[in-house]
Amino acid sequence: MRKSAGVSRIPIRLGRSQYGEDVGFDLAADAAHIAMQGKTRSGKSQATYNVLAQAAANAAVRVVGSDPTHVLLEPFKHRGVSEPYVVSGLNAQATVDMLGWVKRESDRRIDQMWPLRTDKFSEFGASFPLILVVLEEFPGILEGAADEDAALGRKPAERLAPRISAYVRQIAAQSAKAGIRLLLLSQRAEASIIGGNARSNFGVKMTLRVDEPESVRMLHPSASPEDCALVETFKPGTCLFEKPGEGRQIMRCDFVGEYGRYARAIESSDLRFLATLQQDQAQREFFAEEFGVVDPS
Ligand SMILES: Nc1ncnc2c1ncn2[C@@H]1O[C@H](COP(=O)(O)OP(=O)(O)OP(=O)(O)O)[C@@H](O)[C@H]1O
Repeated sequence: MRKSAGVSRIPIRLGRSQYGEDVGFDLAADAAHIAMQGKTRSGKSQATYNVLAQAAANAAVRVVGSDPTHVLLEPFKHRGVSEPYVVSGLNAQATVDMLGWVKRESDRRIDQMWPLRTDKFSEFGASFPLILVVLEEFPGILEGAADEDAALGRKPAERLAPRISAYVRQIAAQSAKAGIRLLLLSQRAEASIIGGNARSNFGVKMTLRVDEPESVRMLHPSASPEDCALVETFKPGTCLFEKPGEGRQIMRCDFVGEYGRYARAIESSDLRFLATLQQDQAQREFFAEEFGVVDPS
């Protein structure tokens, strides 16, 4: 496996703490999956646009995922370098295919760890990108798949909802060291969505306003009753935030503006991608192989 001289830091700025300090995390260095919860109008879209616009602008990050809303990931389908593993709308089979590809890529990378005498990948570039797997409204993805399984009378072995859950559990447990990160979004975290073991693999945790103390404790097990009561009163954009090695804090997410701005940011970040493609033959081959749109010669 070829590895480009890549970046080992992919900082994502989220906003400011209640003490005015910059708050964010590092997609590469923190090596953590990300869970974000928040009910409607809590500011979850703004927070997500912010994360994805920064990720998209970095040629060392490849964004894939499943988006039943047709909104969040739509710009990734319409960029110059279109991403085939972005699933738009409720499409259980396409979601299984996307997660299956992520799992195979993870396995392929893990197989390379011993030959390279490494226990994790921490440097990324266009020819060896960090893969960010976005699961928008993950409970809705699972429910949609379960409804389809029931409507089509699928036998247990053929059901897609359990396969989606299993892939997400496996990727959560195994793939961070392979340079793969999950960004799991939901209105509220529930035990039925991600079980306890898988949940412990999510190191970056963001809770915007939710009304149920159980949901707060689901992501922040040590939250006090006072913390939970406070979360219920959060204004849009205010968030309980945790990341590896740092305690819980209250922060205010950056406001990035209306959807059109976000969509244009993703589209124009293609210029960065295309510029990188000009620079490196290995990158050209990677994109030719993956997307079939660039002449590898
Ligand atoms: N960080 C922020 N700072 C200030 N205001 C914010 C912030 N985030 C969101 N808002 C305000 O809250 C409104 C709702 O935000 P947003 O659309 O992100 O919420 P949401 O949780 O995704 O809601 P929905 O599920 O309805 O889309 C925004 O239009 C804006 O007015």
